[in-house]
Amino acid sequence: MQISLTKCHGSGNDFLLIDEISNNYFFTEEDRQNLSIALCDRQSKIGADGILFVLKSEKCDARMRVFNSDGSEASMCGNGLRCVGRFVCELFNKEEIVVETMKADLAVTKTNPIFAEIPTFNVEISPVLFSLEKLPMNIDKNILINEKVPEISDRLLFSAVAVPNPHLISVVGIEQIVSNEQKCISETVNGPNNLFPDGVNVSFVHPIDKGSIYVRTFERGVGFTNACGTAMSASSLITCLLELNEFENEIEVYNNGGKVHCLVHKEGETDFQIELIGNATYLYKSDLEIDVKKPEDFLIINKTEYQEELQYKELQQHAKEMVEGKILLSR
Ligand SMILES: N[C@@H](CCC[C@H](N)C(=O)O)C(=O)O
Repeated sequence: MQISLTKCHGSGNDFLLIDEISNNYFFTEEDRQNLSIALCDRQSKIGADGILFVLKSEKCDARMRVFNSDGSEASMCGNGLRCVGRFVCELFNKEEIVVETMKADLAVTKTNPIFAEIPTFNVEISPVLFSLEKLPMNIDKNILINEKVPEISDRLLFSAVAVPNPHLISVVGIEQIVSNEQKCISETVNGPNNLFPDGVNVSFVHPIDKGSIYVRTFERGVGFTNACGTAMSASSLITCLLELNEFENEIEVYNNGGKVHCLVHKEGETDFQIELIGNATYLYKSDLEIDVKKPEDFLIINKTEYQEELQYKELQQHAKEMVEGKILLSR
């Protein structure tokens, strides 16, 4: 069969977007899983952090399903939702839409460019859940906010939150950012283990100054990525709870792929909602000849590049200089 895809990224977190609104592909669950493993493989001619399947929805403008590069399905993807949001807005000629995801219907709005003329979208990150039972995280506590978890580190403090995919967050110094600690912890909690039976996205957060943080994430089902949208949203929330940042004030979140803005709203004592604002950049579109039962043997029939990456690289350079400058000053 032939499959058309759009390679896109949000903060360098890259995806293959497959449009099942305009095309009838009729994938089985096994096909989706196998396509994700084969096409996201960085050794193949494509490679990506995940696949975004865009489907018709009965109640919203569209439905998004996100599969990690290891073939597992995630309940949410913040950077991916901006890309899907752009795609659906352009498909239906709208500036505001609602996208059905696994656990919530989320608003997406086209907004002012984050830098130069870069297509920028604001996505709702919700619900925000602290219950460890639901995450799931198996320790003898109901919630975890800035506490030690001796099973994984005797020094670091961790917070756990689902938005609604699961995140484990530690606010750290620059020594931890450059050390091997995050990789070791992430591999432990994403391998066979009792603490996180479904795995967890692990972020190390370094406060730069009030209103700006740096976040690096090891993603469940992928490994280290340039950025993880839900992780940056969850990390912004945790820094507000720890009074390192402020609710209702936009936070600049730097990452290895660029930067986004997050705005955390406190709607009740334990009730929060987050806005994630950042780029949705198209790299190329392509048609593939593929046998879904043997997807690793796919052939690229054609490939048309978009001319958006050059401008994105300028944002990336600006973000890199800001982070390096600020971190050097703080040392
Ligand atoms: N990169 C995404 C999150 C993708 C899913 C995650 N790896 C999981 O398994 O929960 C984002 O931008 O939020």
